[in-house]
Amino acid sequence: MTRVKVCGLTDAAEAVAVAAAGADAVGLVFAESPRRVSMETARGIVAALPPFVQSVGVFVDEDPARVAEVAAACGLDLLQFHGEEPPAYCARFAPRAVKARRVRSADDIEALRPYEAAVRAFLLDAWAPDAHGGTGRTFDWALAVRAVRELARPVILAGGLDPENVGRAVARVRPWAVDVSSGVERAPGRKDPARVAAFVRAVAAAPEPA
Ligand SMILES: O=C(O)c1ccccc1N[C@@H]1O[C@H](COP(=O)(O)O)[C@@H](O)[C@H]1O
Repeated sequence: MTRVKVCGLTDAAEAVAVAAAGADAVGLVFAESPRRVSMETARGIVAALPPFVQSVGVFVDEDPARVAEVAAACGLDLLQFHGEEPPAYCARFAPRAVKARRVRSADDIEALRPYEAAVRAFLLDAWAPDAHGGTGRTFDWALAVRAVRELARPVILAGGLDPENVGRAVARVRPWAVDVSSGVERAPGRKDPARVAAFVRAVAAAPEPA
């Protein structure tokens, strides 16, 4: 069964609704973004989540001391590093580190190998010139197929997923999990409950491997 992370929550009631719709994890963005949350808001969201729904902090090239402070204060389960953080940086946060990479070519998949011992999972997102994430752009899923086959850690597929395309993405890539932000929004940082429910349904309905 493919897991679902919904990223970019900014409101505790919406996070609870997203969990009730079937999400396995919610993402809280601490980087520059229209979805950025304060530590206080994040703490409230984490405290409101039901058990067994994980909280994931999203950081971009943040000072590691600040990451440690935020993770402890908010009780984050996993830490998603969405910038140029090197393997040694991620290793400091084992076993909670997830390394995100914005993918343009096969070189981006190869570039993840040195992280294998340091991270719990890889997250593949689309590359964009003007933003680190949350862009709604897809990338060549053939590269994600290769990552699933070749990397020694679970792969989380992200980048431009929505209720309309996620079934095809899951059937083709067979990732450990999928991650969505803008594809289930009514406005940046505000999730549309109907689109979140449709996304979760589409993942569950994706054809299993023969
Ligand atoms: O969501 C953001 O604003 C964001 C900002 C900085 C780094 C990562 C961010 N989100 C991540 O972007 C991907 C893809 O988002 P989308 O579904 O294409 O809108 C997702 O993994 C979020 O974790």
